[in-house]
Amino acid sequence: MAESFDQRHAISRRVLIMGVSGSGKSTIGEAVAERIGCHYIDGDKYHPPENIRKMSSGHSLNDDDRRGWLEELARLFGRYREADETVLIGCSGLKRRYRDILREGDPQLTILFLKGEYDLILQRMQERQHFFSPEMLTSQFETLEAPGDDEAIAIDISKSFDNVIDQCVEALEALD
Ligand SMILES: Nc1ncnc2c1ncn2[C@@H]1O[C@H](COP(=O)(O)OP(=O)(O)OP(=O)(O)O)[C@@H](O)[C@H]1O
Ligand SMILES: O=C(O)[C@H](O)[C@@H](O)[C@H](O)[C@H](O)CO
Repeated sequence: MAESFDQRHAISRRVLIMGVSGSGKSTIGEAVAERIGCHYIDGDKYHPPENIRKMSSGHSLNDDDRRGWLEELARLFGRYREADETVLIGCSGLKRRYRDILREGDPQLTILFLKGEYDLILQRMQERQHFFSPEMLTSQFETLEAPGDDEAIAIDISKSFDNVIDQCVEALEALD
């Protein structure tokens, strides 16, 4: 079996892969975790049913809807930190405040920001089958407080799948 990230590195990492809906968190996150050898957790799986119902009926979530969900993901990061294990979690993490909640699980959270233009992401969303309707992408961009270089590593998602995965893997492997 291939070596895991934790076998190759002195320090384990809690990694958030973030971006608006359709930016590639699930597909890219899963592939990156497989490549570096760590667990991948899809944050969407932790939404309470009422959040999924709300989004499925075409309504965007608000701060109150997201709070409990973010706290749950922060607890997950915390568990991996206590176990000293690397994990990659996909979660939109749109506002700085949301990322602050996630950082309660690990103040040293590593963040990969899947960065792309509205038109490109809209096109990708229109080509997939998903409960989150492309019409809600505007609200995702309105809510997004894009992290700067001091907070996250920006990944250019306009490139091919393989290139985007490579950018993420290289960024993570360059850590200690
Ligand atoms: N680099 C890429 N090139 C082409 N297509 C891509 C690329 N990255 C992602 N996609 C496609 O874009 C779509 C959106 O990706 P994905 O579902 O992983 O996004 P997401 O951020 O997890 O979305 P959500 O938050 O709504 O679950 C998928 O159909 C995926 O296959
Ligand atoms: O914060 C949010 O608005 C939500 O997390 C959305 O981003 C959805 O979870 C996801 O994108 C749908 O799959």
